[in-house]
Amino acid sequence: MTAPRILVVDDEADLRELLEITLLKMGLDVDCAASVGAARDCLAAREYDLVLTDMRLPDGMGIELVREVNAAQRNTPIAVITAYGSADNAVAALKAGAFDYLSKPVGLDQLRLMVQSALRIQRPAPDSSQPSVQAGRPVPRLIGESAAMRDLRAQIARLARSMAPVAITGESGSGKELAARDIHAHSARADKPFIAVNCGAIPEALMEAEFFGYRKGAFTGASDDRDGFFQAANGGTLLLDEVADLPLPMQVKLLRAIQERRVRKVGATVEEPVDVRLVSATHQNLAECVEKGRFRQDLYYRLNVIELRLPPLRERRDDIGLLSRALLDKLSPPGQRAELTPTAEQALQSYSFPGNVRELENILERALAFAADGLIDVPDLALKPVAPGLADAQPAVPSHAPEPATAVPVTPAAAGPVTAASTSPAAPAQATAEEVSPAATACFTDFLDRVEREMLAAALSTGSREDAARALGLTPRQLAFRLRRLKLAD
Ligand SMILES: Nc1ncnc2c1ncn2[C@@H]1O[C@H](COP(=O)(O)OP(=O)(O)OP(=O)(O)O)[C@@H](O)[C@H]1O
Repeated sequence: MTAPRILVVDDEADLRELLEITLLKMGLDVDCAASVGAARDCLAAREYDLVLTDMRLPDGMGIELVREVNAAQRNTPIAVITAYGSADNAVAALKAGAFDYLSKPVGLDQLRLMVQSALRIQRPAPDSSQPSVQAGRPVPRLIGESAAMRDLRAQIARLARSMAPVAITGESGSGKELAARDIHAHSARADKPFIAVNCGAIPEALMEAEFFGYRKGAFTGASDDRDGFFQAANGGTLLLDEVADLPLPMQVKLLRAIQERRVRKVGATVEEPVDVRLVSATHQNLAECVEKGRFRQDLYYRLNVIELRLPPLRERRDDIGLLSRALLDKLSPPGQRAELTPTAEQALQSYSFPGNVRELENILERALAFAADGLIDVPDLALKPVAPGLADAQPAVPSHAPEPATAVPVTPAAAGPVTAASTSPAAPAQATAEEVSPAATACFTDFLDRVEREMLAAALSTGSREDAARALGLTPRQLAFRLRRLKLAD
């Protein structure tokens, strides 16, 4: 088997030699070029597994090579070497399609990590039509065949190949974490860890230790050395979820870790190199947070190299049917099938989903509990009345369909004693909005909220959030969502 071949492009003879020797020692074949022109000749003559180019060259800029390699749709990762402190160049190169960058003075341990991860890219990319597997479990895929979702998947496949930080934006519940997992699953890092951190959930005093780890004796209670999120994600991907919630002092430390690609454990004297791809996510407008002084501009600039926007569910209604079927398959007990009546599907199509896919998941989960024989009808969905501000988001209701989102007429018998005003259990399953007053609808959802609130409070009174989630059969995220929805989060 032939060794991977690397092209080193640098006009500084000393640095070129240092890079060449290091790469040869790694068992790689190396060609060298001292200018953009010479590099073009090499690239025309053969295929390379990696190109490593200096930014400033006598006859042009390394970024020109980045653009040419990408425009030629070659499968070659290309990394740039930037002058010390020129973050702008590094970000520009990543935006132009560079796989990664190294800052001068080039640290040899970082060079080795970068080369190893570039060479992993040359392995066949995971087949995007097949579910990928992490830690023995299939990674849930982003479901949807709307134009927006196809476009999103194509973007993910493209950006998964690089190391450039990705900032995912989108409303709560729109699938940001799932998209981050997809990026990881399609990258050359797929067999390394994916670590998701909810930045809003870590007490400020513990943040540094949680992110960077600590040494034994660093503080009271530090009885052993411990790794932080960066070390745990080494070689893989670190998702900074709700990144806007990071306190300013931690933002400074994070920026430094990103720039240096090194972290220092609390209580340690030396830094250690880390090879982590960063993905951040937030439902807040980060640019606005920068304007208000709540988020550092330099960190924003570093994290926001590639932006990925998750469209809200109401902008891709074509996906609702497919998503509902997939979610029902996931939520139904093994061996049992559940489905929506055509009118129930129509009602979902017309609903505005302020809570996006997570809300659809919750609606279906609750509906399953109420539905007879797994057949979910409009009343089982208990859709909320449309808030006045959201009215515009509702599409026109097809004339053949019953009034959808506001038509929540029937109380399932299982829901227990509801006040007479709410409705009658004997009401026909496909009652229309004319038959049920808005007051009855509001009363019904108020009742369900009250029951949910009481159950949550009871579960939380006995222990931690984790215990409460377990007792209620929810994931911690689902519990957090429900607490937020009912304004019980504090
Ligand atoms: N396209 C999709 N296909 C299948 N499931 C999805 C899709 N989008 C979201 N989900 C599901 O919806 C739920 C919420 O998704 P996720 O946690 O990724 O959203 P989020 O945007 O990160 O939310 P938050 O901002 O509240 O953290 C998860 O259970 C996820 O599996």
